[in-house]
Amino acid sequence: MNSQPHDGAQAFEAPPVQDGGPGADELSSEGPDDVSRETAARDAALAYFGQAFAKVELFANRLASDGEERGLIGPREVDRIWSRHIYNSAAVVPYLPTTGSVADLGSGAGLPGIVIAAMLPSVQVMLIEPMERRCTWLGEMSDALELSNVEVKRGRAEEFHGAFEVDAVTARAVASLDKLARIGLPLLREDGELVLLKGRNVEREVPAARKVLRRLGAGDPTILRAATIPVVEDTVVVRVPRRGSAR
Ligand SMILES: C[S@@+](CC[C@H](N)C(=O)[O-])C[C@H]1O[C@@H](n2cnc3c(N)ncnc32)[C@H](O)[C@@H]1O
Repeated sequence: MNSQPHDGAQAFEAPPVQDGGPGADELSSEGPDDVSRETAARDAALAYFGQAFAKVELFANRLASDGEERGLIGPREVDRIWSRHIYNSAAVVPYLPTTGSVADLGSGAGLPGIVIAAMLPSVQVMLIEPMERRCTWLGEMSDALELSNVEVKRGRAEEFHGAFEVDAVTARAVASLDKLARIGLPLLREDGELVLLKGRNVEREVPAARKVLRRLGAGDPTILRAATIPVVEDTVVVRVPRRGSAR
């Protein structure tokens, strides 16, 4: 039984994955066809993640076991790791460059940063996270999955302004759009892009964000629905191009 307060993926705003159809994890839930459902879910994941599958599966298993025990994710997340967290994180990948660098702000338990690093081995992925305990976990996961393209940076995103620039900045369940613009845009090189996983109500955050985006000379946000596999609900992705000085 976990006695630590859990502080990871369960604590965020309405998650981008919505209720509706069955998730991939539900394919393996109790019932007469347990084994065939589990096999179908695994086959679907294998087809979707391809060469990254072994690493992604190891990460999902570690999250569900010691990740839960250590309070990185909540107990209720264990049965929905794949549908609510892994596929949700993977949904951002098609919008990222396949080489270059990505900074994931507020990686927490490694979502989406670790999934991105596993799926895009030619991209340098910086996981920016202020909490020591979570950074320790991120380092352990990076080692366990043999992700040579991961660098864990402990601190708040804004502490790294001026320290480096990346091609894309991701974040999931970290802050409102205006705050993400403030802390994320200065980390981008001049034609870089914020590629954010947001909740379905992100439209409400756009008016406040526009003021910040205008001030920082960034482009308009594009809100899109990103699909992964048919049984998992689409995810909301917000793309914002950096155009100005962003400082
Ligand atoms: C709710 S958790 C989400 C974690 C993970 N992205 C996920 O989707 O499960 C928010 C994370 O953002 C981190 N965080 C908060 N403010 C931050 C900042 N200014 N810069 C970087 N990380 C921040 C917190 O420490 C926490 O790990």
